[in-house]
Amino acid sequence: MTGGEEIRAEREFMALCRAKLCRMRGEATAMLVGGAAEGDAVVDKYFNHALREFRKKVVEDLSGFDGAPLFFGRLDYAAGAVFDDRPGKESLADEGMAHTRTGDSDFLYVGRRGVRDAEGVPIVIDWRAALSRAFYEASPPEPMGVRVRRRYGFDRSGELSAFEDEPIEGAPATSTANGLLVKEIERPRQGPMRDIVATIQPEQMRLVRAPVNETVCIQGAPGTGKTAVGLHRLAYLLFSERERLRKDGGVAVIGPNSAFLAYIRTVLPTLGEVEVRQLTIDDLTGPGIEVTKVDDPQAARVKGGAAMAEVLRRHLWAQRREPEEEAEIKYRHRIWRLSEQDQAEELARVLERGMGYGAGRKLYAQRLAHAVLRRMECGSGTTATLAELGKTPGIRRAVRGVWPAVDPARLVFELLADPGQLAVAAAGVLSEVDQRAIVLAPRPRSVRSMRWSSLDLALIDEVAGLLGRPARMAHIVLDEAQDLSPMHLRAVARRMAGAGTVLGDLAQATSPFAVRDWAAVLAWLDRPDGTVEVLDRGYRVPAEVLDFAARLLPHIAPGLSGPKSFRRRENALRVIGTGTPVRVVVETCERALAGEGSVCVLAADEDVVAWQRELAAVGLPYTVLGDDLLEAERLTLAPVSLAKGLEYDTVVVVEPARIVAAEPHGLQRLYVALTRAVSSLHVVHAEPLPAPLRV
Ligand SMILES: Nc1ncnc2c1ncn2[C@@H]1O[C@H](COP(=O)(O)OP(=O)(O)OP(=O)(O)O)[C@@H](O)[C@H]1O
Repeated sequence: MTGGEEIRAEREFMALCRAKLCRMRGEATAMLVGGAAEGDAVVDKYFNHALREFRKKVVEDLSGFDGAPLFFGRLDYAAGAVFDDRPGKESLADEGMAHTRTGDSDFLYVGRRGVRDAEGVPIVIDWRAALSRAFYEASPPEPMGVRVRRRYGFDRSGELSAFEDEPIEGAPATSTANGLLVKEIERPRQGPMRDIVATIQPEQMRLVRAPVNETVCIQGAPGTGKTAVGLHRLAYLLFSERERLRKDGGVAVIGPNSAFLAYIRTVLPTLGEVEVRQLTIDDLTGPGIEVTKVDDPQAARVKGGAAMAEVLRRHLWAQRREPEEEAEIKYRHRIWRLSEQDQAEELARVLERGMGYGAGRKLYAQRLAHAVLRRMECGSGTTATLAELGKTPGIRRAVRGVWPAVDPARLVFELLADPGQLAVAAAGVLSEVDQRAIVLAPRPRSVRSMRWSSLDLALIDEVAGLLGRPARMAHIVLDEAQDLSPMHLRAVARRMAGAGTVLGDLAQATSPFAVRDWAAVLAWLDRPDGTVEVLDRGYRVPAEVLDFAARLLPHIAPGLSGPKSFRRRENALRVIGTGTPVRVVVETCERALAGEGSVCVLAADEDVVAWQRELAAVGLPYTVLGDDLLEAERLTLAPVSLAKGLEYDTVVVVEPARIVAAEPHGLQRLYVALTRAVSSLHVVHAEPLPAPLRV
């Protein structure tokens, strides 16, 4: 067959697969609507409900692929190596079989979803199935029975338009068939992140398929695919362990901010996974509380440090007092009394059990009620119950006086607003200087007028965790973890029921409270056995740009070796010193916008307003990247502090020296900015470049 004929044949097969998927969905929908195999409406109510839910899920799983290519690769095996049966003349399955079996070969098609023929015979294999492993892992030294690996290319409308064959069995060890991979990486970006299921590389796939019980921490240079690997690992785990994960609390991705979440939001749904929670760390620790403040570096270092856990614990327990008055409990016109001594005895019983504050308080209330009940029974007998007694104003007052209920936000507010209370709770734990760094000045009038920082939310969550355990999740993917404080990590640990996937790059750590050591991060997460893996092949950033950014590495992360870029690209880097930066930036943007793909101007946060004016003055349509919004225009103006995890085809970084000067970890921030470009990076400056870049 010629190349053209092959493409025609493959397109026909794609159309056939689409028809089969439609049929599968049609059958599942009919069973759902018709209630096939459901039992009696009353007797089998619960069974029927479970069956309907299951079928709804099947229909959902088979939906959403109408426009998407149903397969992206094919493996060529010797005939009989995969399938035992061959097409027969009258078999209904022949159409599918004819494509997947020839006299010489068995072809295994790999796609986002498994597709079956009318007789249930698989014609496309889900990328997560065991059979698909060879698609990602077969290589000339280890061919796994594969003769040729084929990857497909698609045009803008999603139509199959090209393929690339990579000989495996008997081929020389160094394969160069990566044209489609490079094309896929360089395909102009617009909107959210895409899945990489068709081109996951072996070093990435190994991590995607890590066992469900293994916590994996991935240290990776910019653009090595950490985020992509984390998301695909979740999809893989849901495929292989869906019921277990659902039963154990479901799964979640935690990212640094909502711009980042908006960027990754569609990856899992395109892989068919719609049940994954996607949260920022602040959504996790302070749902419903808005973060409106950034702590200064000194306060952040103290608030983020694990010593705060002890300070909060002491402050919480300081709320508990000794009984100081007799308790008077009125029940049905009679009054019962518990002396201070009686209450102190009950209190001692509870305290000796070493329970948490919340659970201890509940037990204390129960014990007081029980003490009253015992007296009632010794007297005239009673029909009162413990629950009724627990609700009487007398018991409530007695509990309140000794073991008050606590509102976590108010408790944190009171601690930070009152130097006296802080001094007591922090004695021997925080130095006076550290205490001064976190005391609120000026003191807000009330908890309502308090402005909260991200770290305040972590403190509130710590207190809430002392009152009762939050709901746990079976697997958490924690992205940009290099920036989290011990207090943030403790909040995540409280919610981890199983293993996790921790992603980050120590060279991109910009927060003053970052832990900067993966073993310590894993320890704070209570997963000290987690393995640290390194990804060092960068897919996003062209070699010239990555080498330029890597000049900063000895200054920001001396222990890390420089990343290697997967691809070279002509003229990917321009460094322009100029007296007229505005003109250069505008011209660069205009030139980039004349081509394809996304463009982003990255500036120091405090310069963004000035750049807004400049861009508006020349009439260039642009969108400012905020917390909640992804670029609506092709040109984005972004403060560097929000750039983490994002990428654009063309990036213009303006005034690197101002980015560096803006914060203590300015060089790390600059490293993030310089590594966002897929095609070209333009560095525009009027001020001298930071010294490490000048070499
Ligand atoms: N195997 C692959 N095939 C195609 N594209 C890939 C592959 N691996 C990574 N990429 C692409 O490279 C880019 C960077 O990936 P990703 O954002 O996951 O990297 P990262 O390591 O999280 O980067 P950062 O540290 O900057 O956040 C993305 O566009 C991703 O789609």
